[in-house]
Formats: sequence, structure tokens, C-alpha cells
Amino acid sequence: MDKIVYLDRDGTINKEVDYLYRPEDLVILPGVPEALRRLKEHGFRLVVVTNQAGVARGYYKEEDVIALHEALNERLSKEGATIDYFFYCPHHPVHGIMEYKKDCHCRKPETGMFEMAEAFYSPDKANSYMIGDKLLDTEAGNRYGVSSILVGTGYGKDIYDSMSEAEKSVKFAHYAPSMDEAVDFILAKEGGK
Ligand SMILES: O=P(O)(O)OC[C@@H](O)[C@H]1O[C@H](OP(=O)(O)O)[C@@H](O)[C@@H](O)[C@@H]1O
Ligand SMILES: [Mg+2]
Ligand SMILES: [Zn+2]
Repeated sequence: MDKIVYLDRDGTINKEVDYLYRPEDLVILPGVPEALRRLKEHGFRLVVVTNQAGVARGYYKEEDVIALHEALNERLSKEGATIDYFFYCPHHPVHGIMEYKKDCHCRKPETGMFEMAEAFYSPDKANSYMIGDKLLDTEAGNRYGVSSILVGTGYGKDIYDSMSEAEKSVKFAHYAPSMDEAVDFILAKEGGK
């Protein structure tokens, strides 16, 4: 069984810029490579699950998404934080050109990308996590059956600050202001076994 940390991309690993696709605009958030390396050192697989509706919207192509992921992994690999697999959803239910305008099962908060990963990994769901900066990320993780963490980078802090205590108690297992603190939470669970 594989312990997996599913990771949102924009706003979680790298700075959220609207519809990122150019490698020169890629800025990895401070502390993220070190935090991801800690996860790898503790035996976690790192799997990115990212909504890339910029493809459906005609802003960029799937080749651009793939090239951006190569650039991201080139940088992360130098820090011992290689992403094991990238999954992306190029669709959008309303805004879309040709085959990309689709009410698909892979766009978060649906769980299709997690299920695609099952072709490569056997998730130990009780010891696997989803980290993201939007409630659609935590909802996807919850639906799939892993523990979800809302991170305060990207849109995360504003979302967290706007929520009632009642909502916070049901939408995610934990709020972490940074990726480093999200990893602290995960590794504390590991240590507590
Ligand atoms: O890795 P993520 O955070 O799943 O990627 C989100 C971006 O692709 C994109 O998401 C939203 O666009 P759509 O509603 O999916 O069209 C916006 O928040 C954009 O600003 C993001 O760049
Ligand atoms: Mg995001
Ligand atoms: Zn999709």
C-alpha cells in the first residue's frame, strides 16, 4: 500500500497567477521544496491533482501544461522533492472549446484524478492526505476518503478567514498556514502511530 500526499498545484506548490502556463512565470512558494522533501523522506508518494481549465478556455494547450510540469519537476528534483505523478483536468463544464467543454469526472471537487492514480498506486487512504488552497480541493479529498488539509497560501487564508467555525469543523481535517505546517501535521500523525 502507498502512503500518498495528493497536492493541488496553483496556490499550493507554486504562486497562484491566473491561468499559469509559461515556465518563466512559475514561482515555487517559499519552503515548499523542503517540506515536500520531508514527506519523501518519510516514504510518501507525491501526486499532483490540478484543475487546468485554461486548456478548455483556450488560454493554453495541454502541451503547455505538460511542459510546465516538467519545468516544475526539474526545479523540485534539485531539492530532493520530485513529484511522482502529475494529473490534470483540462475540462470545464461551461467554458470550453470542442471536446474540453465537458461535465467531466476529473475536475475537482470530483475524484477522477485520484482514481486515475490507482492505475499506478494502491493508496493507503487512512494514511494519505490532500493538501490544497481551495474548498474544492478539500472536498475532493474528503469525497475520495483521505484526510484534507486547507493550506493558507494562494486563496487559502482568505477562504479560511471567511468561514464560520461550524464550516471549518466539517470542510477539512486541518488548516495549516503554510505547506511546512501542513507537513508538520502529517508527520505528527505518523509519529503518533
Ligand atoms: O492547481 P489548481 O489550483 O487546481 O489550478 C487552478 C488554476 O487552474 C485556475 O483555477 C481557476 O480557474 P477555473 O475556475 O478552474 O477556470 C482560477 O482560480 C484560476 O485563477 C486558476 O489559475
Ligand atoms: Mg489551487
Ligand atoms: Zn476533467
